[in-house]
Amino acid sequence: MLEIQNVRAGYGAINVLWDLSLSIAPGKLTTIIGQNGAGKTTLLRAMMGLIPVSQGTITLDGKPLNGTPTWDMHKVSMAMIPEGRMVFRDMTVEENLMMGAFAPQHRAHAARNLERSFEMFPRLRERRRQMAGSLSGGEAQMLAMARGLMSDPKVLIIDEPSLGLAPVMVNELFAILKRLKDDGRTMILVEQNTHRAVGVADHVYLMQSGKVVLSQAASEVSLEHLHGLYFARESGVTA
Ligand SMILES: Nc1ncnc2c1ncn2[C@@H]1O[C@H](COP(=O)(O)OP(=O)(O)OP(=O)(O)O)[C@@H](O)[C@H]1O
Repeated sequence: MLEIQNVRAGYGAINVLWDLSLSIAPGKLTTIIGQNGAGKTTLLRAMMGLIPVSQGTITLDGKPLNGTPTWDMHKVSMAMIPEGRMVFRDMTVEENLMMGAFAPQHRAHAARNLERSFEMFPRLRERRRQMAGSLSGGEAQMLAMARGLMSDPKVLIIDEPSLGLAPVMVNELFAILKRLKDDGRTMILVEQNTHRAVGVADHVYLMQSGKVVLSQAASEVSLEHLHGLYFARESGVTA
């Protein structure tokens, strides 16, 4: 569905991704894990057109995405929930959600998608008139997720959603990811919480120094082997 082939990308003169290839299957949850600085967020930025790709191709259903500006990604049905649960603090929960359906083609379904969000995240319904800036960290993450779903994207990209959440909220978050996966949503999940990410995923990629060093079905992943690779600092180590 989403194919990344031989991609190089980075920031100006600094290259971060080195000839990176990976494949995202439709209706599956693919997790990308790796240590701090491995290039996970950079990869997501390249997918979303936030940074240019200097080599290689990114295609969605066979059509090239390279050069598609970030503000047009909703037209190809890609949405990203960035790290840091960015919400509009001075807007209510409901207004934040409606911002997720700003594009004309999504407005028609906004009421239905709002109701679906409230059904999936009941806590947001209770707090629909509350200012987003006064939500707890966990609630703000739920709001960021729900807003990402308001456009009903074909591909949902989620960057480190469990970061800084209390264990009970992490459980809730992974239950929601599981539910979205069971509904057939195509998702790309970047996570530091390896154990939980592998537990919910269909496919696992491990990145190191801007390269993929392991690509495996989640059901076949040995956590011991994964952790061995995860903590190997040598860039020459591969699965
Ligand atoms: N805006 C930027 N300008 C220059 N270098 C950057 C920029 N953003 C990230 N980098 C560098 O790119 C490399 C990869 O960073 P990236 O954020 O993609 O890693 P990551 O795997 O997502 O790490 P983390 O898990 O800590 O978020 C790092 O060396 C980082 O310092």
